[in-house]
Amino acid sequence: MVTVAFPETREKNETIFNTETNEKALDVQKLNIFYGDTQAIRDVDLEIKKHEITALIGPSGCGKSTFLRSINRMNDDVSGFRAEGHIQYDDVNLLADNIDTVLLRKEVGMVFQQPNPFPKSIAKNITQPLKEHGIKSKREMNEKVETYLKQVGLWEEVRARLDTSAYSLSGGQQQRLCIARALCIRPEVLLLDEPASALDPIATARIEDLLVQLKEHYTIVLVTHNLQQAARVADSIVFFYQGEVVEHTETEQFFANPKEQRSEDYISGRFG
Ligand SMILES: Nc1ncnc2c1ncn2[C@@H]1O[C@H](COP(=O)(O)OP(=O)(O)OP(=O)(O)O)[C@@H](O)[C@H]1O
Repeated sequence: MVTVAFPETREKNETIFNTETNEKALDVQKLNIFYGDTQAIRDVDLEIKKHEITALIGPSGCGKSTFLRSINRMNDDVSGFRAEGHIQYDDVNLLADNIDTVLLRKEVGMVFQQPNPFPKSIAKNITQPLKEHGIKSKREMNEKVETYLKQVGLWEEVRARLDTSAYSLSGGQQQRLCIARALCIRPEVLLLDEPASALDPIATARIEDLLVQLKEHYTIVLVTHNLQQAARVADSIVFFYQGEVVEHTETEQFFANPKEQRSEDYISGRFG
């Protein structure tokens, strides 16, 4: 079994990568993805840099979610799904047959469009994944509940009601709880699929601020339909079109002076 183990003793800023030589969190090579006869991703080569926010944009159906979900193998059980190529993480190809997806998802966490807290208390949304990953000490769990709720800026809002249902929170608070739940098992990479599209502008701004703070500790890959959001938070933009990467460019340059005509047409609203 290929191991992508995450030592429990690792400090928050430590990583299993050799940071001296490897600035890439993920190195995608010749990725092709199919649903039956439909090809959703075509010959994608892409480097995702550590401690940056990479935004994936493009018109509906261009393959953004398929690409994102392939990183932590969320589509493996979809009928007809097939992925070929490499998604290199350190010295491991995440697409290899013998990858342990439980270990993989400890390294690569995911947050979805609709906040989906467990139907449990606020605290249990954090303690349950900790328990599943072998933490038994009640004191350690309580400390981590506080640490991760603080990390997403939720602690002061919920500290007096940790035992109430997560469903009693607002949508934006629920989404921050889901981010805390993803972070508490200390992934290296955080995948977010339109995490703010169901939220109002104030809750959206809080999520955006949070992502910018989190990139100090995590590598973030964000799917968004919101070009302003991509411009506000991302370090680089990947523009997908019909399953291909048209360009991957540093954010400021992408919006000011994209390399490709199709990118220019998309950001100026000519299609999509
Ligand atoms: N479960 C599935 N079964 C079959 N085809 C699928 C499945 N999921 C996605 N596809 C197809 O793969 C292609 C890419 O879809 P995907 O959802 O990745 O695009 P997207 O860019 O994320 O779209 P959106 O912005 O609308 O969410 C589309 O042609 C879509 O119809």
